[in-house]
Amino acid sequence: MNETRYTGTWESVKQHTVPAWYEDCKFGIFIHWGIYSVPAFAPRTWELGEVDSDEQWFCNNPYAEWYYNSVNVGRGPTYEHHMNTYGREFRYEDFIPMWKAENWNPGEWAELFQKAGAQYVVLTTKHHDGFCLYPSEHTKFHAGRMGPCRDITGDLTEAVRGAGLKMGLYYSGLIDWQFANDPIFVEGENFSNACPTFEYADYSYKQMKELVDKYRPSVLWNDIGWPKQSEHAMPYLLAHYYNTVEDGVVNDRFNGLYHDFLTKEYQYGKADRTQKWEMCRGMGLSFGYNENEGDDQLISLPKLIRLLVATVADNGNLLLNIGPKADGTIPTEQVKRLLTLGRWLQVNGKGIYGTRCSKRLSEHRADGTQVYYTRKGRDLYFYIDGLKEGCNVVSLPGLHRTVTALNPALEVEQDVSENGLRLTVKNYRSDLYLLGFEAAGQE
Ligand SMILES: CC(=O)NC[C@H]1N[C@@H](C)[C@@H](O)[C@@H](O)[C@@H]1O
Repeated sequence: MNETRYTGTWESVKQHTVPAWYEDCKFGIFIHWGIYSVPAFAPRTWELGEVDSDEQWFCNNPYAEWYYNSVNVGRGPTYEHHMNTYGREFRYEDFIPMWKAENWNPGEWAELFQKAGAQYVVLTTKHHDGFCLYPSEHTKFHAGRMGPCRDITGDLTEAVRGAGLKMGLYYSGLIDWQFANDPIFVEGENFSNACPTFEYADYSYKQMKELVDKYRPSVLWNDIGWPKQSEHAMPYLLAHYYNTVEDGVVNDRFNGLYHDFLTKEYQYGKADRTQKWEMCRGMGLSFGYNENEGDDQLISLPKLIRLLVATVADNGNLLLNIGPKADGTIPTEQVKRLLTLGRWLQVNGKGIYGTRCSKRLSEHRADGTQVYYTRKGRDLYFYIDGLKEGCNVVSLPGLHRTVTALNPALEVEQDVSENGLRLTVKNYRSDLYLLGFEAAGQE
C-alpha cells in the first residue's frame, strides 16, 4: 500500500506546504514556444496591467502568443500584418508545418539556463491556441505528429533535469481556441468563461492528469483559470498531483480557490511578503517571440538585475520568460541577458539563493540609492543599487559591525560609529550592477 498522503478534499490538500526548494531557488526560466513563434508578431504597446484588459488591449495585444486572437478580432496591427503578409486565406493552422524546430537542441537550452543561474524551468505544454507540445492521448493536435514532430515537453524535461534543474509545466486551463474560438475583446465574463462546455472540463482534467503522470512536473503552472464544471474535482487532481510529486507546487490561477504561491505578471497581480509569490514577465512586452522586439526594446540589464533582487527581497521568485524562434534558437539579445545575469549571480548569489525575507524592508533613500535586504538564519545580506561610477559613500545606520563585499574585486573602506556603518566603495563601475554584501550575524 503506497503511502497516499492526500485525499480528494480541500481539507486534505490544504495541508500541503510550500517545499523548501521553491523557497530557495529564487529564479526560473519561463518558455513560451509554439505555432505563434512562426509569425512572431505583435505591436509593442503596454505591459499587462498598465491599461485595462479591454478592447484597446485585445486589438493591440503585445503578447505575440495571442496571434490567433489578435487576427480573429478582425482589426488592429496584428490583423493588418496578417492580411498584408499572409493574406485572408492563410489560416493559423497553416503555420504549423513552418514550425520545424530544425535547430533545436534541448541540451544547449538546459546548459544556457544553468549558466543563467536558473534553478527551475516552466514550459508551455498547451497555450491558448490548444496546440500541445507533448503527445497527448486526448487530441491529435500536438507536436508529436505535427510541426516539430517530437515530444518537446519530454525532450526538454529530460535535458533540464539532466542539468540539475527542476522542470515545471504550464497549461492554459481555461482558454483553448480549439474548443471555443469566439474573438476575445475584453477580459471580463467571456474571458473567464471562454470554454463553457462539460466536454472541455473533462478534456482539460484528463490532460492535466496525463501531464502529471507522464512528466511528474515540479511546478504545475495553470493559467487563466479552471472550468467551473470541474471545480468540485480540483481537490482530486491536486491530491493526485501531490501524491505523485510530493514536493510539487501549484500557482494561484485555479479560479483563486487554492495556491502554493501567488503570481504577478508585469503590473498585474498583488502579492506581499507574508506569502510566497512569483513574478513572471517577458524580457520585452511579449512572452512569445516578437520580431518587433530587438535589443533596444528589451528590459535593460540594470533593471533586470534590480527586478530579481527586489523580488527576492520581498519573498518572491522571478520567472523570467524567453521566447525562442520557430527554428529552436534563442534570440541573441535574450541569451546576452541570461548569461550576464548568470555571471552576476555567480559573484553575488550568496545573498539570493536559499535566503528568506529579512525583517528589514527594502529602502529607497533620499540620495537616490536603494538597499535590498535578505537573510540566511542570523546572517544578513544587502544589495546596494543606484551608485555612481567611481567612489561612493553609503551610510547604513542600522548596521553596527563591519561587513564583507560579495565581490572580492571591490575596494571598500568601512567605518563603524554610533551612527552605524559608513561604507566607502572606491571603484564602482556600472557593469557591476547591484553590489552585494554579507553582514554576518547582523539580522
Ligand atoms: C493574468 C493572466 O491571466 N495572464 C494570462 C497570460 N499569462 C502569461 C504568462 C502568458 O501565457 C499570456 O499569453 C497569458 O494570456
